Amino acid sequence: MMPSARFVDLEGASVLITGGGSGIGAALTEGFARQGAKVAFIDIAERPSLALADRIEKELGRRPLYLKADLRDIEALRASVAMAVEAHGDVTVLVNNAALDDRHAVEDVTVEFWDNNQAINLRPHFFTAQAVVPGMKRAGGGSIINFTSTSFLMNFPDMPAYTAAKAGIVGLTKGLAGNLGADRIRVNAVAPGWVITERQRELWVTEERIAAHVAKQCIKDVMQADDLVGTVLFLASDASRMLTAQTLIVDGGYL
Ligand SMILES: NC(=O)c1ccc[n+]([C@@H]2O[C@H](COP(=O)([O-])OP(=O)(O)OC[C@H]3O[C@@H](n4cnc5c(N)ncnc54)[C@H](O)[C@@H]3O)[C@@H](O)[C@H]2O)c1
Repeated sequence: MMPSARFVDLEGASVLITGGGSGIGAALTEGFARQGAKVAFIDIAERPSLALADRIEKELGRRPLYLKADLRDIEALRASVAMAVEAHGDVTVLVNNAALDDRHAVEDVTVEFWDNNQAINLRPHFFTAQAVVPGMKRAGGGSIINFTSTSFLMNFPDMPAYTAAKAGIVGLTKGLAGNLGADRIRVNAVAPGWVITERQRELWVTEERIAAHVAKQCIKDVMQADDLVGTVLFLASDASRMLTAQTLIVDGGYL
């Protein structure tokens, strides 16, 4: 369910979301659009991204700007940021959401696999931030929100490259927050628990697994992509003006 809260300062804000075409990113694209923000999103997957932009335009009368790019390509990433700025003005809210949670056995990981994994799960987070910072400085501040995961805290066995990147995101968040705070640029991370997106349902979900997981949450609801939206809107808004360098865990209170 989309949050009912209204953050008036987000109306008209220039927002950029990576991986905004499906899963949690799609809920964020819609959530910011519902606040009246000017939303641009980068995604490699054209079909779901265009379908999302069509649906939002039909429902809200405002079309989010879809920018097709592969975040592993830093020049393409920079060009996308420039297009978002040209269309909507300096980006004042950046959400680094895209990731790839492919499972992998330790013995199967090659150097190429490792580098490719980090090139999606960690490297773009720095370079999108680097690309938006001059505009945030011009605008007098901004908010950068990085998606990490509770998985790296939980000894997850089957995706060490992913969990290494997710731990790295927390370090990156702190480092950037320290560096950019004097310019009123806030940098925070959001760590979801298990969120049942289309991809999760397709690849990893079974009824037994969900039931076992939800049994360990304080709140006994299956988490959906929409459940991340309110936290991200709050971090984007001036409602969280002095909140920076933190990681907010959104996992229903998983034990
Ligand atoms: N779903 C969960 O249970 C869960 C749990 C913890 C953390 N997270 C984190 O939340 C964020 C969103 O997760 P999700 O489950 O919605 O992911 P998802 O896989 O469903 O969606 C990721 C989006 O990123 C895009 N993308 C992937 N690689 C890309 C690339 N190279 N260039 C451009 N776009 C690319 C995909 O096309 C997709 O639209 C991620 O950072 C993930 O690590 C998710």
